[in-house]
Amino acid sequence: MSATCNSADHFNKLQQQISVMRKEIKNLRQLLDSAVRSHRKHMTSLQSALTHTGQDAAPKRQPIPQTERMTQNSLEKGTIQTVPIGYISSCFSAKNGTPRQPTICGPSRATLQIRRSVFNNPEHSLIGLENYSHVWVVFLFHENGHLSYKAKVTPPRLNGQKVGVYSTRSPHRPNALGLTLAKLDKVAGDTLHLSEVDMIAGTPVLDIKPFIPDYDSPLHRPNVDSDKSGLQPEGTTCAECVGSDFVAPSPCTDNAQLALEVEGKDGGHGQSADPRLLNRKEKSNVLSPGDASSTSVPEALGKDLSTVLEELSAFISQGNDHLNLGSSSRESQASDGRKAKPLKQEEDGAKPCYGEEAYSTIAGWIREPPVTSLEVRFTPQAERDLGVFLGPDSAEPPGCNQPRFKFLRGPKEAASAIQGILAADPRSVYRRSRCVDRLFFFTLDTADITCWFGPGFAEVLQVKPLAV
Ligand SMILES: C[S@@+](CC[C@H](N)C(=O)[O-])C[C@H]1O[C@@H](n2cnc3c(N)ncnc32)[C@H](O)[C@@H]1O
Repeated sequence: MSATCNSADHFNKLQQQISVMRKEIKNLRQLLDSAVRSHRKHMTSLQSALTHTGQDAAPKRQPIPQTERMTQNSLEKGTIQTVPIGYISSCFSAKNGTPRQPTICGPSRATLQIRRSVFNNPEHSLIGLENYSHVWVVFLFHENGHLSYKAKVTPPRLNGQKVGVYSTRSPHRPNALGLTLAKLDKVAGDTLHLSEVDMIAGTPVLDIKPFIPDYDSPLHRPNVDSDKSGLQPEGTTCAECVGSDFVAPSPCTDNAQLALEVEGKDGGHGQSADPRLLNRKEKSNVLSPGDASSTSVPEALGKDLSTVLEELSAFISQGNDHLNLGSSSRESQASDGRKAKPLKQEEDGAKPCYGEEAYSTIAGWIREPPVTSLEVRFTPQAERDLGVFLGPDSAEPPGCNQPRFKFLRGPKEAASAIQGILAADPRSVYRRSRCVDRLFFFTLDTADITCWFGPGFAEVLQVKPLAV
């Protein structure tokens, strides 16, 4: 009996000692990691200072202080010292058990207070954010434990199979950066109240950006791959443009064409090509539950409605490690083998949600900005200039005199790109409202473009090959 007690005591003591040693090892690891980190930072700034001494790339009006110059050079080289804007307080204190992706556990809540050391008035930095329902949180996997990373990883849900780290959401990556789409429940002064998070308490946050489906979701992008969109291939003309050598960007633009397809009726060439309007059309068609069956969007996408809804739902609830395995594997995401459900039900059951728009909101000015888009014109000279550019795969021998694009497929794609850039008015507010000089220059691929702005329009005057 007493021998049993003694060995039980001994066992307990040993266990206690092991747990103390484990804690010590953990502390030592953290110390080592932070020493390695600060050594790396130190080396990086030293290196950058050495490499760049006397090599300021950008012309500067005033001499820039040494420290600022070092920062600027580091930025140009892509090596910056990060400054957390705040640290996550969350309901998860350890990595174990923390959801692998935010969608797994809705009530996973967190707060983030913007630090006063970053802004004098941190609450000012959050003004306007309350209009958004979701935010991107860019953070550091500060508890990775070790700084090693490998080109191939084994995501838990792939059960031992290896894939490239960049095809996964693995925390173990060269720059240990995490990206989470969190629900923004409330902004209170300098603090964000979040839910649907997968970050542990103490996580350093580097940045916050509003989630804007119009920019962030491919479902909202009008410019789909031209091969799949049924658009005119480069070098061909649409019926309205026949007779002109130059394929003018408007009214045969990608956006306008797609808008017609999405609407499923002939809207005429006077229809707006504004992607914002297109987005509204998509929204009312795809995402309104009542109208869903009558929409022509599935037709425009070449898919049936249930596939569209399913893909929409799968996109929203991107699974662990977000492996792009295609729709068939997305179906298998549910652990019980059922297909992913297209509808998401809010917790209180009162608000069934049909896709991201139903539960994501954005500031009104994103879709209805106080600045109107511009009409874009090309002078005959500019049309001629652009018309001589060749695409990268042109049959003309590389040595020929004609200028050649490196990225754009040819004059039509370039015209469409120029149209998009200028219609959105690329000028700064200062330039738009104060500058007398209305000429505007920019480069696109291998072309140097000169244009000017008048009331409600932008006109391309000249397109020349970029001087090399
Ligand atoms: C697979 S990662 C995905 C994170 C993010 N959604 C992304 O895609 O970049 C989520 C896991 O990272 C771990 N994690 C969360 N916060 C962390 C932190 N600060 N340091 C290290 N690991 C963390 C947790 O174990 C969590 O399950």
